[in-house]
Amino acid sequence: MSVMVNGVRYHVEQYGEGEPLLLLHGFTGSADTWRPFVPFWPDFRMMAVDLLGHGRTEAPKNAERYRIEHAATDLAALLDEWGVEQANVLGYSMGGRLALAFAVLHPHRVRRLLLESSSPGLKTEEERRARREADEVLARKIETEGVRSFVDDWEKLPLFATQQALPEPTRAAIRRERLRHTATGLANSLRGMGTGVQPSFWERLGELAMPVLLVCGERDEKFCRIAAQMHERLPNSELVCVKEAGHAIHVEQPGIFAKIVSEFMTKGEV
Ligand SMILES: C=C(O[C@H]1C=C[C@H](C(=O)CCC(=O)O)[C@@H](C(=O)O)[C@@H]1O)C(=O)O
Repeated sequence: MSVMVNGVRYHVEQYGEGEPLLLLHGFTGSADTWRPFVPFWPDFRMMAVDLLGHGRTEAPKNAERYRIEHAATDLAALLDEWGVEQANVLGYSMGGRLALAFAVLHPHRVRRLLLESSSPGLKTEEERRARREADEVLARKIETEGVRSFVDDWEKLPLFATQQALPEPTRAAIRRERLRHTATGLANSLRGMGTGVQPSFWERLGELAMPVLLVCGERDEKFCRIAAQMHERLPNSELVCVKEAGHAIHVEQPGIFAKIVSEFMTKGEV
């Protein structure tokens, strides 16, 4: 289904009824990321969004429109459209950065926050500037050499090395999902919502009163380190480090990931 919010047409997939679970994919992903989990989560109302510049959601030409603050406002408008006052929000990687931004900027809309392999941004302006410059080079490469060439390089990043051990059909499905996007959408997502563009929310983690689940893969040392630092600053969080998994735990250990999420979502009333 498509929904117009704040001048942008979003594509959203909804499955099931029950506890609302807003699902936010990673860079180069889509709402389809979460479809394999429909059988695992029959008691949740899954609301899986194609984020700005991804999948069947519009790819605005103005990169400013992708800023994480604007994307968070869009999420609030989407929940309004569906009559959902407060939702559980699960984000993977870039989607986790947006989920965290949404929880900081719209805390009353988030019942539980679930973050897979994500971060609150970069702590220093020097790191952010360097990342913006690197992501601008990447954005131009996408625009000049095309999405296929970008995906060829992207899937070879060390961060995704553990995915080489996945069955070929699984790797092919991930590649198909990455290839589905437009150059404008991916390039402007980097320019507007990239890790170096968003504000750092490190100093605001202490504001988050809702229960937070942090999930990382034991073979993803970088994001396990980040998760451990977040765990120290969050007032009400738990950290799960999944064995035999890298950055994309939901792909590499789907059954374990589904169980971790279900158990967290069904803990006491919040
Ligand atoms: C390579 C780094 O950063 C990128 C890695 C992960 C994020 C992501 O969403 C990737 C999802 C996927 O391809 O499976 C992405 C983001 O948060 O926007 C980062 O650009 C890194 O080493 O930090």
